[in-house]
Amino acid sequence: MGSQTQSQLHVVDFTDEAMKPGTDAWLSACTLVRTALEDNGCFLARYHRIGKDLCDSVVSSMEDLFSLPVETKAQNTRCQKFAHIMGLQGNHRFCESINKYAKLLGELDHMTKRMVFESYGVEMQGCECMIESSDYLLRCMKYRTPETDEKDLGMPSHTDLTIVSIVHQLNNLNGLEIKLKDGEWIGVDASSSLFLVVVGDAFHVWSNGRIRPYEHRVTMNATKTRYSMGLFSFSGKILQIPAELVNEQHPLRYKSILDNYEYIRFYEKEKSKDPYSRIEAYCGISSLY
Ligand SMILES: O=C(O)CCC(=O)C(=O)O
Ligand SMILES: [Fe+2]
Repeated sequence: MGSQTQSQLHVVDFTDEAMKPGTDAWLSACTLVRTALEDNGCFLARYHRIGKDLCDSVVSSMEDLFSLPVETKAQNTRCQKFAHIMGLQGNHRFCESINKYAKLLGELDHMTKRMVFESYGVEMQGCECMIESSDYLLRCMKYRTPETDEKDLGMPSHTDLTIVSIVHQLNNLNGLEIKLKDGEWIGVDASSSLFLVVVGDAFHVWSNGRIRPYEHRVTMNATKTRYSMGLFSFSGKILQIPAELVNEQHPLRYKSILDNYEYIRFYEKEKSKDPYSRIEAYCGISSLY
């Protein structure tokens, strides 16, 4: 069961403004990111650009949003329109804080992808192409407090179907846990400046199996409503496994293509919980012959 320590997770510090491509700090961060993703499928990003004030403002927007009637929330519309539905008073603040927050999370996503490409020596043009063709989903999750006899409230263990997911425990309440490669579950401490960057199934395929998605879940024990935010990136284009990642030690494991949306539909149909068997069934080379 989850011991409440995250000291076994790699922490990558993005606060250093001098950490720019080409610098020593950047190169060592690239190596750390790659090692972390190969070891545990995730790392903790220390990222101060989203400060406490912005977090507080996003939380209060979320409280407003979740208090809307179900029919309004079901409209799945854009920020401006939601803001309008919420009334003009909250309009500007709502859009400004959510847009700023999403933009900063997006920058973290881009840096992570650039670091992975650079560390593997894969042509950077491919990275810019992956970034440009990615679709992003920003999702806020609300977890209510458990009733006295409720035990399993939260989110069951799963891996994401994404390229990369970034999870932020928005209002400083713990609950997120990740399973390490030795099978131990550990809790991730909540902080306004700590973000869990997790690899999804699509990045595993892109890396020809080198980086691996690990299961994570939410165990809800908090005595207050917990809000978390996730930025999920999906490939809007066919993903090619780069030639640089295929060699004698790493023979091609997957069909060189993975259509993220077709894969999601496959998952919806098969409902297989184990990421490796569903990826294998979907695009494993051995399933081709
Ligand atoms: O709410 C959280 O902390 C985690 C959410 C998550 O893992 C997901 O939405 O895929
Ligand atoms: Fe997840």
